[in-house]
Amino acid sequence: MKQPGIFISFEGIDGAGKSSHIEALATAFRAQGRAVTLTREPGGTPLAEKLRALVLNDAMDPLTEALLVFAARRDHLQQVIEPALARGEVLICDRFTDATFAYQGGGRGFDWGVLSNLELWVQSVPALGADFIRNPDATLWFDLAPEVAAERLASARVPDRFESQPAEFFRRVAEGYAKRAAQAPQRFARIDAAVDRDAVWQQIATAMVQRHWLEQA
Ligand SMILES: Nc1ncnc2c1ncn2[C@@H]1O[C@H](COP(=O)(O)OP(=O)(O)OP(=O)(O)O)[C@@H](O)[C@H]1O
Ligand SMILES: Cc1cn([C@H]2C[C@H](O)[C@@H](COP(=O)(O)O)O2)c(=O)[nH]c1=O
Repeated sequence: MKQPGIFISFEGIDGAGKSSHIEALATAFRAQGRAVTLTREPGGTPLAEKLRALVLNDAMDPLTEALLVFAARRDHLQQVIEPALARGEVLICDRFTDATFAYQGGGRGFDWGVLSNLELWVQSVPALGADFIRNPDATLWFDLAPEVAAERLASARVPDRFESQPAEFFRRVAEGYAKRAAQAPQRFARIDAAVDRDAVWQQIATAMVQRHWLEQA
């Protein structure tokens, strides 16, 4: 019998260490016989990847930025996310709507209520019920002090439009994540990202085992 799909998102400020663990989580699910789709936001479809390039590189006002990430999300949901979940796969997404609340809402100071309305418009799936709004089943929130994340990134790569923001911006982004986590405590698993990679992985594995999605930590 087909298993239900599972939607897992990874979140956190730039440089918190998400990317280092996404592939490992996919490998753990595949080892237990699950088909896995790995994807990211903004992006994940040809159209959404074009919008990603604009959002990461071109100057724009916060409303334009919010509309572009939600436009990319709509295409991503329709082309990739809903079909993968309907096939019963594990869908692992590097960022989703919590990033919009954290970066555009927290970081840029854009109106939280407008973002909430866009979330309802863009993520509704009428085929699954009149009130059904797609969101992850679990969100692994990598929580790390902005100064530590900046130190890690400094030696890693050339910064994009977000990564080059000052620590104060990332403090607001982190507050945005904390606010979203407080609004959906069952969905969020807070990962202490300040510890070494093995200890971070143990926290991820524990969160998956607690939800009965993986058999062992
Ligand atoms: N637990 C850790 N301890 C020390 N350094 C780490 C740890 N995890 C990742 N790093 C390093 O920190 C840097 C940023 O990690 P990574 O690219 O995984 O972060 P990220 O959250 O995916 O960032 P972004 O969202 O900007 O893509 C990399 O150089 C990585 O090797
Ligand atoms: C989904 C989403 C992302 N962002 C920002 C956050 C990051 O700085 C970049 C994506 O880069 P990454 O290396 O792939 O993490 O985009 C955003 O501002 N709003 C969003 O909704």
